[in-house]
Amino acid sequence: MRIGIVTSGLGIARQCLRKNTSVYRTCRRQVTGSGSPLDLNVDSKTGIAVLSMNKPPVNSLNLEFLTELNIALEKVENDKQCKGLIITSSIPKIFSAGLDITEMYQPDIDRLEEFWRTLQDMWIKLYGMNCVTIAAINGHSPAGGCLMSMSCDYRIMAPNYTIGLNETQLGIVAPFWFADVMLNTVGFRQTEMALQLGTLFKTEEALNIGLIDKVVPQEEVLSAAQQEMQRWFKIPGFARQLSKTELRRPTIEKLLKKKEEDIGYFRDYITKDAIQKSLGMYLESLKNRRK
Ligand SMILES: CCCCC/C=C\C/C=C\C=C\CC(=O)SCCNC(=O)CCNC(=O)[C@H](O)C(C)(C)COP(=O)(O)OP(=O)(O)OC[C@H]1O[C@@H](n2cnc3c(N)ncnc32)[C@H](O)[C@@H]1OP(=O)(O)O
Repeated sequence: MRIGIVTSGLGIARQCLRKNTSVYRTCRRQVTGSGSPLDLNVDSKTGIAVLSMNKPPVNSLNLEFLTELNIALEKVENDKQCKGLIITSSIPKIFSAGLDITEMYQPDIDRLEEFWRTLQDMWIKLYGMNCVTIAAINGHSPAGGCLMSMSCDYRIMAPNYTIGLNETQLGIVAPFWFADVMLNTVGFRQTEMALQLGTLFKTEEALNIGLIDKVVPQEEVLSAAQQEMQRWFKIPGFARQLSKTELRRPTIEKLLKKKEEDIGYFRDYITKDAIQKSLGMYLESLKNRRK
């Protein structure tokens, strides 16, 4: 039941309407505007924010969407009532198709660099979030979608979907920080095989290698995430946060030290003729799949 105020643009709802019965004490605020590709609902009773991606057709991460994600993550991190964040999708059968390939194909160079910087910022924020983060993966989650999922503290996924870093299948190389996050999640052997082969794991396979943590039926993904959150909330917040920071800081610092260099590598690599050709062919194959 939503009884909060829906705000537009960047404004966060400042008020919560409360009725006097206990059932109305839950104050859910939708903190993104209508028409936004993101729906952020904060439940001030449970302290859980649900961020649902809603950018048809496939929640691909373009510059504008990444910017919105950055704003939403910042809102959650700055909201003292938020203890946990669940990331999910409103698009049936798709969590996120990863980076928007059209951003990388025949790009405008200034925009390409901005796109990459915004992706770096989004990842640095998400991987380093103080609050508990759970990915409720209710659809396919290739490449950038897998990065987002792996950057959360816990992953719950519905059956019969795929997840993985499939970059080599597009003829491109996963950036070192994507690889680092996978390494931190599933270990060296699984990462070196998965990255070279560009493996998209089926849900059960992903569970077997530890890429995800739990499988539940499609309709239970969100409620299972809410339930899982309670387990994390029982741990003293400061101790949990510090443990996370200690483990993740070296990976984040590695990118922080090389941010500009990484943007340069990405720009020079992606604009190579051979890479452009591969991306063009991959885009074409996506478009022809349904024919
Ligand atoms: C040595 C130095 C190294 C430096 C490193 C530098 C660079 C590395 C750089 C890049 C890293 C990139 C990471 C990525 O995230 S790349 C993106 C990878 N994503 C994919 O491969 C997913 C592709 N999509 C799919 O497999 C399917 O679409 C999906 C399973 C998600 C959904 O299938 P469904 O059948 O429902 O939908 P479709 O009909 O396939 O798609 C609908 C529509 O959407 C378009 N589309 C799909 N995915 C993308 C995308 N990622 N970007 C842009 N557009 C996408 C698809 O073409 C259809 O369009 P249309 O035909 O309706 O016009």
